[in-house]
Amino acid sequence: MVGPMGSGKSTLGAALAARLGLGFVDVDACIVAMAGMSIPDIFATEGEAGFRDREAQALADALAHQPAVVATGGGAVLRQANRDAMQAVGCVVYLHVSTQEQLRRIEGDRNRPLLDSDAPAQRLAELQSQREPLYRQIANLVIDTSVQTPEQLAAALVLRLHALKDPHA
Ligand SMILES: Nc1ncnc2c1ncn2[C@@H]1O[C@H](COP(=O)(O)OP(=O)(O)OP(=O)(O)O)[C@@H](O)[C@H]1O
Ligand SMILES: O=C(O)C1=C[C@@H](O)[C@@H](O)[C@H](O)C1
Ligand SMILES: [Mg+2]
Repeated sequence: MVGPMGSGKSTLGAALAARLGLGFVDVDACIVAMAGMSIPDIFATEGEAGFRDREAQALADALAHQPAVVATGGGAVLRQANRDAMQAVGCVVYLHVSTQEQLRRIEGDRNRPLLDSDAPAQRLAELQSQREPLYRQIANLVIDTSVQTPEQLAAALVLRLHALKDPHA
């Protein structure tokens, strides 16, 4: 699962894994567990570059244990090596969300250091304009998460994944 902060990668990823009977790995959670620090603390002590190194390692580890549903962090697509690894291993799902709904979901969440800004809506729009082409470039499926619940979305995704695998069924 790829997409911006608040698109629902962690939430929908877990719901999808349950429906598919697969394991679920949240790369952000793996980074926190391996570092023994919160994401804001990693950013504060090691900078974004240090976080991205940890993210690349945690993503590679997660992708080595397939099949599973993997929720990535919003910036995992920034590195070419990460994009190549995701495309090589499986089906990449881009979770699209409107900026308005994204902001409603994550405004005030102190666990997302890139949102620590006086103008969070503008910050989210900037990140999205930089990253959306990358999300779309590697996606096998795109789903808009702005309106439906995670369970509705997971059910729709199961059908779309089956159709992708067996288009004539
Ligand atoms: N379809 C949805 N409808 C309503 N709320 C949702 C939906 N999906 C997720 N949320 C809520 O939005 C918030 C952010 O969701 P989540 O943590 O899954 O996003 P994320 O894409 O994993 O973000 P990040 O990139 O920061 O890890 C959570 O509070 C979650 O409950
Ligand atoms: O959009 C981003 O770059 C990020 C999203 C989160 O999932 C975390 O990976 C971290 O806060 C960075
Ligand atoms: Mg997440």
